[in-house]
Amino acid sequence: MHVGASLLRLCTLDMAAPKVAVIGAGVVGLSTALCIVETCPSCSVTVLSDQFSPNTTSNVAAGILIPHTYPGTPIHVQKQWFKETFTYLFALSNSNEASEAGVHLVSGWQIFKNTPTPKEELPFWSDVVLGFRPMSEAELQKFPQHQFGQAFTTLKCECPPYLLWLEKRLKANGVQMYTRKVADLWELHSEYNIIVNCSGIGAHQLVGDEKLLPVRGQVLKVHAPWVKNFIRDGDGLTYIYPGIYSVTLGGTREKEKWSLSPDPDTTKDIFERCCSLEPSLWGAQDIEVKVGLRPSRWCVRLERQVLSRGGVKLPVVHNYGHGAGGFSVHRGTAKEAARLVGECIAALQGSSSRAKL
Ligand SMILES: Cc1cc2nc3c(=O)[nH]c(=O)nc-3n(C[C@H](O)[C@H](O)[C@H](O)COP(=O)(O)OP(=O)(O)OC[C@H]3O[C@@H](n4cnc5c(N)ncnc54)[C@H](O)[C@@H]3O)c2cc1C
Ligand SMILES: O=C([O-])CC(=O)C(=O)O
Repeated sequence: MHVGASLLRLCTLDMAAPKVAVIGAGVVGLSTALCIVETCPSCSVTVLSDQFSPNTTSNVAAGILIPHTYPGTPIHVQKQWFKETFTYLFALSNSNEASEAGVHLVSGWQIFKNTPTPKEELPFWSDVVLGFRPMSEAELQKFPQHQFGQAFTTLKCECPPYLLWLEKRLKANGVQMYTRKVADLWELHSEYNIIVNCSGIGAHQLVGDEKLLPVRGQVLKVHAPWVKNFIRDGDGLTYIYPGIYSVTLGGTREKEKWSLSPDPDTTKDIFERCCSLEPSLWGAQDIEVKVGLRPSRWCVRLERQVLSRGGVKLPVVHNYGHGAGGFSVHRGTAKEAARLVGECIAALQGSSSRAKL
């Protein structure tokens, strides 16, 4: 398209109903699209993704709300994201949509083999989860190899139903969803006013982000309905998270490994590690193995960028790089991304009215 024509087209497209394309249909893309329609009802929002549930990293996650720290993001910001996510899902877990959305409270223990550091002892999120307290000596007797532990109640998403619930909310709000792999953000510039990049690990290729790297995670989903409490080793490697339909057993953290094939030796190792924490798991059945690539980054990339090519400008909002904590902070980061979309619309409206003068 001729540059002048393309500029004109953007100016006429954006005013009545700004057209927003959200790339990605994991928990980040879907929740971001939902926050955009909630905060900007006049926007026309489309989700474009090469994969939808059940084929995203978000489908592999345990979906527990326990934050992971992003070294490059200020703690008060991470706490705000977690708090907003917790508050949103707590209300959902307390509504008549809880079972459809697959969101529920779960209580359990985080345990440490050695005395934890002060940061581990009182993590920044301790006053967001419910009833956080040190474990009693009697509770610790369940874990003879561990010295110290924390008991609390948090929330858990059953990931596939939660993603489907988000998709249903989007459809009810008129959001269109198309299967499409985007090779270059510029391919969307004549169709959309604003692009929101929620492509997870896909951003490594899509925007050439070398700071974004996969941390491979393998988990097992097993049938063990008698397990009611979560157990997480503070080293972050071994965990047991009971959900509605299965118990998730983890895990692994393999930096810069791109393989999505399950490794049988790892499966055995995860199972044995979990059984040593919860011996009743030796009776678990129907072991299903899943692998996902955590989109890991020094900090979540949550920012506006205006791309420019031959005099044409393309506003982009990035929201990716949630690493091991996408579920824990998704609603908070989605709200911030929606606010940034609002800023892009205001800037477009400003430049359009100046062009008319
Ligand atoms: C084993 C494991 C356990 C985990 N457990 C937890 C947990 O308990 N709690 C927690 O908070 N987090 C957990 N996580 C982390 C969590 O899964 C991620 O942080 C989260 O899923 C990231 O969501 P996302 O939407 O950014 O990415 P994804 O779910 O990967 O979604 C990215 C989307 O973008 C699409 N896409 C990518 N590139 C393109 C392109 N070029 N064009 C079009 N579409 C594109 C993909 O198809 C996909 O739909 C876990 C992760 C793993 C691997
Ligand atoms: O660390 C946990 O408890 C679960 C998790 O988020 C992951 O494996 O990425």
